[in-house]
Amino acid sequence: MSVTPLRVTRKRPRPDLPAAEQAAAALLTALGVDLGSDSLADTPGRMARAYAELLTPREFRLTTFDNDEGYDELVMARSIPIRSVCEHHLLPFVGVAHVGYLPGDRILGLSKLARVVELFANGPQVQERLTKQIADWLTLHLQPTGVGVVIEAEHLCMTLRGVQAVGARTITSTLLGTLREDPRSRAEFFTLAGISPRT
Ligand SMILES: Nc1nc2c(ncn2[C@@H]2O[C@H](COP(=O)(O)OP(=O)(O)OP(=O)(O)O)[C@@H](O)[C@H]2O)c(=O)[nH]1
Ligand SMILES: [Zn+2]
Repeated sequence: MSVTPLRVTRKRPRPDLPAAEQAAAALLTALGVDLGSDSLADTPGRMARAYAELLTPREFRLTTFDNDEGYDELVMARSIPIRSVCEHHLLPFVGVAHVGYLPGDRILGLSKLARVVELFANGPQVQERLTKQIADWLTLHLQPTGVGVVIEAEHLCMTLRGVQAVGARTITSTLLGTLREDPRSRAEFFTLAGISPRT
């Protein structure tokens, strides 16, 4: 049975680019940056557009299919590139997400796993919330029997500045349903994610 795909988006006011550009110019000037040179003249506009891109969720069509064959093993997308900005410093955190689910009646178009990651990554975030939002969203829209999300990321606010813990990576995970409750499924998920199983 085919179902009309749902348009997936997250409500957020449209960026006001002229206002953002003005604010960026004021910020840079206040920080002592001279915007007089040719190559810096357009920097406030570039900053405004760059942040608008990083902070604005990109909508997509939620395409699912009947699970005709009753496939009930893990579907796993590993090493989905992820980039977001930490809501404390507005500096990027970058890494990979591993997202898996145990299908119920429907399976998800594979690219949508990466699109969901991007949907929640675009905006001011903390890694813990991002991890949980992806898992909760998949549970709500797909009604699988289990969901697992692992994110491994480098936070530039922690490696470039401040404590400068170069090379430190933060790992967060959310497991729901069978993947949380059944030790065998849980271990399989972490193995497929490339992480040593936990007890
Ligand atoms: N839990 C969590 N903390 C984060 C995340 N991203 C950034 N942070 C932390 O947010 C905290 C903000 O702490 P503050 O003490 O207010 O900021 P700060 O003075 O710039 O702190 P330092 O980074 O230690 O110099 C820092 O410890 C960051 O490492 C995240 O995704 N999750
Ligand atoms: Zn930060």
